[in-house]
Amino acid sequence: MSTCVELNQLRFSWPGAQSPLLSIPNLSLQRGERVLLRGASGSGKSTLLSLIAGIHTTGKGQVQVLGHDLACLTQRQRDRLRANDIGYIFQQFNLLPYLSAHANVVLASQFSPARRQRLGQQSVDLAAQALLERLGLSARQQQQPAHQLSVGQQQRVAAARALLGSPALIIADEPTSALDQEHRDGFIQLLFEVCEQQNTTLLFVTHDATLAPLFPRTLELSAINHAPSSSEGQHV
Ligand SMILES: Nc1ncnc2c1ncn2[C@@H]1O[C@H](COP(=O)(O)OP(=O)(O)OP(=O)(O)O)[C@@H](O)[C@H]1O
Repeated sequence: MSTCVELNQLRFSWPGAQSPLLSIPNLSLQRGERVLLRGASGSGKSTLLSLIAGIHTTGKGQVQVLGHDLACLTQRQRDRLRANDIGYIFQQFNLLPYLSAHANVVLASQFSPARRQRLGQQSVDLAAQALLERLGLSARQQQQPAHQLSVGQQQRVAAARALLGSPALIIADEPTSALDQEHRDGFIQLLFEVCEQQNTTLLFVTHDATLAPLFPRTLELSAINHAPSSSEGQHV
């Protein structure tokens, strides 16, 4: 197994904060691992995900993703790494509201030659259609503007966008919060299937304690974060 994400002596504070939000001596995620990250509201889960995705950078310590030390990359190189190799399912989906569900999914690959290449012979259009179908969106729903879809449907579109073109790492920030149990289980099953096929690492944040048994590894942020304020949050 090779390493997908490696953190060493990571320390992060938001500007103006009195004390660091995150202080993580070491954390490794292997290629193909499925990891659930749990923690209190406001404990820094989304912040940690954004550091791993290179959306924010830390002055202290090391964040390595697929062998790249993010601090040694330019903003542009980090953007390219994210576009090619990281599928990010945001809490608020970040869909373009007036584009169709299908167009939102296809858009991800337009900024990433690597994703298009990994699709091989399969056309981007058909791959997007197949993923959306597997996530339970009908042909008609796929053509509807994103803002006309239900919150749960939008969440599934955001997942299809992240998965298209098989990135090495999927970061999912509360991706099932708007799904009912049937869609939630189908969604996680699909996520696992796709990750297994592609040896993709999955880092999945949730408040839903019932999901923990599905994952081979669960991380409690309070257990890996040594920042002084990390035990203050209230567990949910
Ligand atoms: N852009 C920002 N600028 C300044 N402070 C921020 C910023 N984003 C988050 N924070 C602060 O960092 C702390 C952790 O926030 P974060 O969103 O990482 O927590 P979380 O564990 O993901 O919470 P939740 O489970 O409620 O989504 C909070 O106190 C928050 O106010």
